[in-house]
Amino acid sequence: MNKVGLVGWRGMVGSVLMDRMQAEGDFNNIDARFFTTSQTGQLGPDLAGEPKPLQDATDVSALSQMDIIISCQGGDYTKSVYPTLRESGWQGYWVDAASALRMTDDSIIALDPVNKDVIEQGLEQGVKTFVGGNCTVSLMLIALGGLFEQDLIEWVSPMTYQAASGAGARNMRELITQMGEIHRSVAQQLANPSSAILEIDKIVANKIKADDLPKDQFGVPLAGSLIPWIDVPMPSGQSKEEWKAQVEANKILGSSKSPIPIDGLCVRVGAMRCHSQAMTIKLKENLSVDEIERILASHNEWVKVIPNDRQQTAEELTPVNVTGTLDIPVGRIRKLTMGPEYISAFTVGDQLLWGAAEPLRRMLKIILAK
Ligand SMILES: NC(=O)C1=CN([C@@H]2O[C@H](COP(=O)(O)OP(=O)(O)OC[C@H]3O[C@@H](n4cnc5c(N)ncnc54)[C@H](OP(=O)(O)O)[C@@H]3O)[C@@H](O)[C@H]2O)C=CC1
Ligand SMILES: N[C@@H](CC(=O)OP(=O)(O)O)C(=O)O
Repeated sequence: MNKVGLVGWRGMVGSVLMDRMQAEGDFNNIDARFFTTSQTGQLGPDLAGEPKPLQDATDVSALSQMDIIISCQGGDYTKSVYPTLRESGWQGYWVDAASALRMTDDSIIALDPVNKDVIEQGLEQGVKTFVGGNCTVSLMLIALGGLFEQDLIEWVSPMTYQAASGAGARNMRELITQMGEIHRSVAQQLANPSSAILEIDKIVANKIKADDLPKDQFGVPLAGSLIPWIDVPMPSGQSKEEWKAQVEANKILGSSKSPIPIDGLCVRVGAMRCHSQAMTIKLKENLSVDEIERILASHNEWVKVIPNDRQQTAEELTPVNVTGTLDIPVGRIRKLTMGPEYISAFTVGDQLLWGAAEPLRRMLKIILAK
């Protein structure tokens, strides 16, 4: 059995990956070894067999015993360990959630429902480094996979509504704490049905702006507000999250030489772990909405077309409906007034599942099946 080293398995992304691997019985097919940057020697997870002591995730000689390494530890870890490991002559497969190696020439961004051909070709050619894509990019490509596959898209402008989880576990906690404190500030008035709403609104607005609202993680309030900027600025005026859309999507699709323009604004909202995206799409042809829906629905088993119906949209095309599932609903598909080739679409996906852990889990299976 292949020795598979897991690094970052107890973090948020790593825990979701572990759950999925257990649910799919993946541990039956590998000899799993668990690594840590902070708990060397402590017992690893109990996965039916005897828990083994955790190994040091910075020990290159221990890592180099692995056939495959999956890292959900983060970009700093990848940058410090990966080059040394490769320089030591290690020829194994490196599968990573972090963005650090995504755009290097010798890596492939893995999203097999969309680029199985690119992955298979890479494996044939000896590529050994596979990286999960940015969450919004992977979720958009699974939703619109049918249109991309048939080369029907001239350009896309995705405007995102990104959950707190994308910023990390501490940010999720901060969002909930902010919500709780805001509620507490008006709990008395809310309990009285005749209290004035504008008075409640004033107290809430003051609470959100108050210095004592916890905001160490986001830097500004998120509950009752939003943040139209994610990640660091780029010289283009884009945020780095916005920059990733075009470069990563085209690398996944294998179209980097004549890239499809993909650009929009990325916004953090007070959702927990599902990213949503409102997309304006210019098609290369005037297709009927029925035809577009048919193409989208038939691309993969996770995309679910939601009819452009008020009730179904409100019930099914939401973070609350999608959270914890692998479903990628896409709806609000209609012609825009700009012209017959312009359409809108709205999609939602769990950014810890298809946005992070699931492409890695499936990549491991593809390597094992080789
Ligand atoms: N959050 C996201 O949405 C996405 C994240 N990623 C990538 O994955 C990386 C990891 O992200 P994420 O999972 O959110 O990071 P976490 O902060 O949840 O976990 C990272 C590491 O922190 C250490 N750690 C320290 N204290 C704790 C604790 N109390 N509970 C759990 N782990 C702890 C663990 O390492 P150790 O056991 O060695 O101490 C763990 O592997 C990111 O840096 C990013 O590169 C990719 C796509 C999406
Ligand atoms: N930046 C994403 C999450 C993430 O980790 O992205 P990346 O894997 O590209 O660093 C978000 O905030 O929602």
